[in-house]
Amino acid sequence: MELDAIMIQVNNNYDKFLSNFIELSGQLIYLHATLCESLRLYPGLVYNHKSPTEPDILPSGHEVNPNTEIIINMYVMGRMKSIWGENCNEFKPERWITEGGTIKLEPSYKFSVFGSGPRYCLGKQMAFTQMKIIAAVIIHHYNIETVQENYPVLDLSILLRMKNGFKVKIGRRSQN
Ligand code: HEM
Repeated sequence: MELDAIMIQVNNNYDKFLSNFIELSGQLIYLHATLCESLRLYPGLVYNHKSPTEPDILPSGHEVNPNTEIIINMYVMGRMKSIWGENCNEFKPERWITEGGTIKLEPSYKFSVFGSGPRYCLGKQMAFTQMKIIAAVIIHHYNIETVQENYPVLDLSILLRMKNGFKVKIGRRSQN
């Protein structure tokens, strides 16, 4: 079944689906952790830039003024040992889960893919709900296998894209 068809199926009873899903999505801890980990290594927005409104000195000692453009590179930050530890290059959703089984909340100045401060992304919760709906519907209907030889080639721009996509084999999951 095409993704469009799945979404039509979802849309047919959308209100009920959404209210059930929002209730359930708070419990989809491992999926939430997986999405955070994907965004840590592959942030949708690669970098952001900010300028101070008045002259200031950063904690690093750098002097900045309103003409200074500070580039915050989320792609690089997501792969820094000093921020994420020795295993920073490993895809490890478990790093987002506390011993008590809840999602570990990281400060936005560490996990900056949604920005930080007063212009923080207003759609973060909605983005997680949408990503969870899409992932849950696809995983429910299909088995997905990566095609091993095909590694994504990143297309460097302000938005992170893959040059040739990411090829996978898709098979219908049997519905019992
Ligand atoms: C994974 C998905 C998303 C990512 C990675 C993301 C990331 C970001 C980032 C980095 C910013 C800039 C924050 C800053 O400058 O400090 C931003 C701003 C914003 N985002 Fe998102 N976003 C996502 C999804 C969404 C969605 C689904 C919506 C709306 C439903 C949304 C609405 C906004 C708005 C309105 C702002 C501007 C906030 C302001 O300037 O005050 N975002 N987002």
